[in-house]
Amino acid sequence: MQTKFYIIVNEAAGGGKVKQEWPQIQSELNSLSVNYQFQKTIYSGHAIKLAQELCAELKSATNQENVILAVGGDGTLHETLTGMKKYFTNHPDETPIPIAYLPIGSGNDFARAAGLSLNWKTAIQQILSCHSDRPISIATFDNHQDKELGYFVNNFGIGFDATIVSKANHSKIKKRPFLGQFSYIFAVLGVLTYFKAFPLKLTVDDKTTTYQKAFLVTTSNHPYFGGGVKILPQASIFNQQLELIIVEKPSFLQLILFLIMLPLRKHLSLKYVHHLVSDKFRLTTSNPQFGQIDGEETGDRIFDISFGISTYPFWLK
Ligand SMILES: Nc1ncnc2c1ncn2[C@@H]1O[C@H](COP(=O)(O)OP(=O)(O)OP(=O)(O)O)[C@@H](O)[C@H]1O
Repeated sequence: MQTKFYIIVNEAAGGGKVKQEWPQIQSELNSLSVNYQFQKTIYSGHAIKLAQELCAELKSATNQENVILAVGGDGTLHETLTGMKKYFTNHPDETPIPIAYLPIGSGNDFARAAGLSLNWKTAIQQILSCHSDRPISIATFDNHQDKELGYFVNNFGIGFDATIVSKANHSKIKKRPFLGQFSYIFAVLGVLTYFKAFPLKLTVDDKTTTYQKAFLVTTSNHPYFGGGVKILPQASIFNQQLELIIVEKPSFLQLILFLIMLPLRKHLSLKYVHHLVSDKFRLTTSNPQFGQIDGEETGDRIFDISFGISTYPFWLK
């Protein structure tokens, strides 16, 4: 069966890299005789709507394999997948359309986790050499405060990492093509100087533990974080488990030790680092904290969130 790709392009992704490279990507697709059509996002959040519209439109097309291809960064993938997941959750009798991803973002954490090349020409070859979808795990969240349900493909952070995302997103450096890739490093150094620990409750299987000095709290279903940092080395998009890391506020020496242990993948054994592997748990804060979902800020708020796991067909070898 012939495959047709319905492409959602975010030209704002990758600090302008997508806008710059999209004409070459199109030439490459044309020269490879790829069957595709594309739409560009015109505002933040637009990929959710475009994906939902495509799902509704494509349900009747049965003479070809349809794949929705997100072109951009982790945020573009997040929005496209959220639109698709919401559509098929509301239409349980329809067969989900597979999603593919061409990573051209700033952080590209999902691409690393999925083994997708960060070179777009190679990534196109990877996508085209695939002939069927495979299920990957998608993390879910249920925000009890706002009655908001959602999905994430990378991570949901509360506290330190989310404050960094907020700072990096508002930094002028992120929008610069070369310096953009260092925006997180500059943000880390800035936030470290003022960030305060906060109380956090973790509930797993009706058992609640309170951490008085929570600092970095990240839930993920794959290893990478912050643009290639392997923070949860054993996590995988191919199993049905979520992983949670809670780092309690470290002293200066503990922070140095954490940074030494991180590349050695021994950081999870430190006594101020807590690690959980589970398919569901709940996190509650008692005072407002910054949050981030797949690199997009939630703003600062009190969190009461249940996390879980779901699956979606991905166009991946
Ligand atoms: N036309 C547009 N103009 C401005 N922003 C847009 C537009 N279309 C989408 N966006 C927003 O661009 C933001 C950044 O996209 P994305 O996360 O894909 O790239 P990135 O931040 O460079 O990559 P990464 O998340 O991998 O670091 C998203 O929040 C998305 O909603």
